[in-house]
Amino acid sequence: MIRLEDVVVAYDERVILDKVNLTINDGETLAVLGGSGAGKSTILKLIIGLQRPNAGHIWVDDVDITTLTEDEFNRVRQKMGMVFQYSALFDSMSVGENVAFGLRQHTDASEADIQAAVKEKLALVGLPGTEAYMPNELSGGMKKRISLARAIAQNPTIVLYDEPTSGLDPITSGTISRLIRSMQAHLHCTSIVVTHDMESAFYVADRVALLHQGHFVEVAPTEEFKQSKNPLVQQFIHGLDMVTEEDVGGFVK
Ligand SMILES: Nc1ncnc2c1ncn2[C@@H]1O[C@H](COP(=O)(O)OP(=O)(O)OP(=O)(O)O)[C@@H](O)[C@H]1O
Repeated sequence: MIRLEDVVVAYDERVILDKVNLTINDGETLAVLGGSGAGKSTILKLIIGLQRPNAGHIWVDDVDITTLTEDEFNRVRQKMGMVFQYSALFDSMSVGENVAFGLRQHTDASEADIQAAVKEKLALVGLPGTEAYMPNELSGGMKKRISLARAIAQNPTIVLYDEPTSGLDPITSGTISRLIRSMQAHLHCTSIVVTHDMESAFYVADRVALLHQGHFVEVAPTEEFKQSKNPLVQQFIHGLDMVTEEDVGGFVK
């Protein structure tokens, strides 16, 4: 389980997350929606320890990660895999080396075991036999899939996705969304998917959360979320400028 408790992130006077509370249950996929700059990626960075909150606590499986030293955090981080917004593959390494990277850095696995894991993960993302390709030979969708194979190389129990479908055409986006679902089935992991892609969010998520002006203004099972009467949710889903400030007032906590 992952739990954010009264988490604050601020840059100078600018408060991005204002005492945010959120629980992500074991094995569920939560989609986090929100406008540009709402703080969605910040939530992922906090959980994977690329950033520390100004205040509050973040619990990962009963460990308050805000109190850990970098060495202690490295151990918790082994449970996590992250798919970065721009894939973030190492351009000078082959696909196989990219996927093997974490296993080589953080485990004592034998070369044979590493090669077997790389092969298995590439097959899982639908790109078997691509070990020798270089990143610049791949399409955007393939890069995302390799990035996913790298994220799951160490069988994480938590997978974080930052805009997994951004920059992809609708058909490739659909492929990535289906992959996220199938990862869930194969790895039984807890997943957080930060996205602007409503269709993808509704397809992959058990629950959906909307971040607005420093708070989660709605967190609900996907079908309930779609039917929410919260005008901020409806405005976000339909993208229409049809909600007045007055309507919204009661829903901003
Ligand atoms: N190091 C930093 N210094 C100052 N401001 C920052 C820093 N990092 C992030 N921010 C600001 O924090 C806010 C939240 O950023 P974040 O990347 O979490 O937003 P987001 O919801 O993921 O946005 P997008 O959908 O556009 O990627 C943004 O306004 C951003 O400019």
